Amino acid sequence: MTGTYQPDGTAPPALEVRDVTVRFAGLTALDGVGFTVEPGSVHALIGPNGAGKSTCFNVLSGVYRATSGSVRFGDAELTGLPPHRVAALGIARTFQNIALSPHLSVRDNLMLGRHRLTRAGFVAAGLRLPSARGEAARHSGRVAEIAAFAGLADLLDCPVGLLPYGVRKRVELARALCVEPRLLLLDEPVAGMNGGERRDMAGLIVAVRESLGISILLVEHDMGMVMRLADTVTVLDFGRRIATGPPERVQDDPEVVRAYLGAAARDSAGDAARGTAREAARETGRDRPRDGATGTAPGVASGGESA
Ligand SMILES: Nc1ncnc2c1ncn2[C@@H]1O[C@H](COP(=O)(O)OP(=O)(O)OP(=O)(O)O)[C@@H](O)[C@H]1O
Repeated sequence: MTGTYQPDGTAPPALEVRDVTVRFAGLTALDGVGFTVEPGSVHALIGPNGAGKSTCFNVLSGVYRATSGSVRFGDAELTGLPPHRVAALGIARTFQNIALSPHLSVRDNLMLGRHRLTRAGFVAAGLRLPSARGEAARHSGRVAEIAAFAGLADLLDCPVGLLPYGVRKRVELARALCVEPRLLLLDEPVAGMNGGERRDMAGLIVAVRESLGISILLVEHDMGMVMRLADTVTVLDFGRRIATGPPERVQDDPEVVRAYLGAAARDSAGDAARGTAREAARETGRDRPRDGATGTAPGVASGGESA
């Protein structure tokens, strides 16, 4: 990856989720959930299966309308806006399942990400008028910069469908960057990846945050990744927020451990058990005392608000 790509936009504002409830018929998928994604931070949304993470993402990106509550991005109220209006505020999203056009090249997929920013009209573009050609050249240059940033510079002409899974996931993230976002919503960015692919994606997420200052909200089941990347973790269980705080505190929160163990007991395959916050901490070494601390740090904001 190169450091040549700079964001166009201003610093991101905070994303403030307040008391959001979503009901589907008789089921309450989100129950008064609130948290804040601080500007330029990486915030992880975790929880056992069915906890409400995807529902929350769908509310934030305008796919679902909250039954009640508010989501503010700076001065803008997002509640009730359709997805294209949310995107226009500088909020871009990737999906659990790759949503790229496999027959198109990496370049063309990234150009699709520029669509919202394209000013030349349909007729001008169709007639290849100079104004449209100039604009296309500018977007093409920007796409090349973003591709280089994401380690895709040599693959611009390759059809996406021919690329390995982990690289396609990076193309998807690069396409989200092409929207010039101030907030990125990443839905399980390393799901289904092997170890090397996970490391590459983690490196890209760190670069996005450190080089570009873009805020990131991610849903992820890979607890090692969450513990390494996130500044703040919000934990959902049965649609309720049960904890918000720094990863090393959340992993020791008794309610969080209970929620994951409860999910493991419900899951006969035991997948959730392998992903308990505590075990993830052991994998990453973040349960070891740091800075001379001698034990578990107290003070997870259980049911309260993060800084
Ligand atoms: N469109 C919908 N209609 C009805 N119920 C829904 C709908 N979407 C989600 N649900 C229900 O809402 C609850 C929360 O689901 P959600 O998909 O948000 O959980 P999740 O934390 O993302 O789970 P996973 O980790 O398995 O993806 C579940 O009980 C789910 O069945």
